Amino acid sequence: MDSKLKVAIVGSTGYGGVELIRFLQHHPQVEIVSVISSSISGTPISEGFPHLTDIMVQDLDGVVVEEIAARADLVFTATPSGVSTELVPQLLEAGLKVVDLSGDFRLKDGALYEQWYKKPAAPASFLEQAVYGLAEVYGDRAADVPFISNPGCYPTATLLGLIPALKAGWIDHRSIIIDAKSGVSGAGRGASLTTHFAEINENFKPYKVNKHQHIPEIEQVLGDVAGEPVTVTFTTQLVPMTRGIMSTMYATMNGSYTDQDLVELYREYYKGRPFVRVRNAGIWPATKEVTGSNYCDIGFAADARTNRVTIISVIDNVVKGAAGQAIQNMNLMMGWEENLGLGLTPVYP
Ligand SMILES: NC(=O)C1=CN([C@@H]2O[C@H](COP(=O)(O)OP(=O)(O)OC[C@H]3O[C@@H](n4cnc5c(N)ncnc54)[C@H](OP(=O)(O)O)[C@@H]3O)[C@@H](O)[C@H]2O)C=CC1
Ligand SMILES: CC(=O)N[C@@H](CCC(=O)OP(=O)(O)O)C(=O)O
Repeated sequence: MDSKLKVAIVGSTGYGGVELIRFLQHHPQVEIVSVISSSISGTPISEGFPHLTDIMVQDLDGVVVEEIAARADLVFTATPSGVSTELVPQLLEAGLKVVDLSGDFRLKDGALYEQWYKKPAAPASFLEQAVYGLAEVYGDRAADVPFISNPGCYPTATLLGLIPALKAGWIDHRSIIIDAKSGVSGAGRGASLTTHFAEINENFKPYKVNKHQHIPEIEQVLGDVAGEPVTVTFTTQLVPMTRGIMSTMYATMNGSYTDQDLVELYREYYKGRPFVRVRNAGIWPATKEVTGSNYCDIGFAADARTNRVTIISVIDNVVKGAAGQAIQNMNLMMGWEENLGLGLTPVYP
């Protein structure tokens, strides 16, 4: 009898879904039993995505919860916000485990979701049930739970960069400014005026400044860590590259800390976590150094002159910001090694 976990992917034709397939095809404990699309039916996945060869299940079927439940144990929902709100409760009620990649279950307060996402929130009981899957911080809550809400891409890079210093009381939570940049794949696969070639090539565009839907997610977690409400200034910018997020964070220090102090603090905090790499003092990370991998690389510049610290954090938005972190969360849910199926070195150059 096959003891592998049977997984299905909804939203399999999006960037997050396709990246899930790429990794899961090589996961030793997983069998992909269904890749599901709302728009394409009966087409082999390799027809639309020829880079995915030898996929075990090729049929794309409609989103029918009963059929998914008959075949799978766990579902990744790589679906747009609003879609997961409706779909995830049905999957959970059918007895499936779920890792949701959308923003629909990250905020505990439904009213806050409605304010920032401009969509109806999921029922409070499901918001409550969702475990926020920032593995390096809340990983101990993931074991055996049926439902994980995967963090947003910008929050992943930003929170991993800020939490150790905030938790240690080394930075003033009232002083945090975040300057974040993303490659275009962060906007998903659908064509749009903002992301088409002539608009973004050789361009560098701010968008949703102070209005981004990831602001309440970042503030929710920082508030949890600080033990009191935190607000941040958050600027998002689109960069003409395919993958990658760089979050550059500035905060006032509560003491005279050096780069080396920060390196030691962060290495201690992330001890035993395979995907956070804290750079030696003065070696700042670049997006290309994590491309295609589940790593988050972090570097520092503590400035004694201004008493502020600059923290630089990079991830691949499609991997650590989405599919890779979702698989990391599945591993934790199942009690497996955190890095199972994810041990890839970044692609370089
Ligand atoms: N791209 C990124 O870097 C990140 C994305 N996310 C989040 O992950 C989710 C997926 O993102 P991404 O892959 O980029 O998005 P895409 O737009 O690339 O793909 C989303 C997929 O969802 C499917 N879909 C659309 N409508 C429905 C529906 N009504 N029912 C079922 N499926 C539907 C579509 O596939 P089909 O038409 O075949 O059904 C589509 O391919 C989103 O919530 C996004 O916000 C989170 C972090 C990072
Ligand atoms: C470059 C780009 O457009 N990125 C998207 C990321 C959105 C996302 O992933 O949405 P949720 O996490 O809220 O589901 C954005 O800034 O809106």
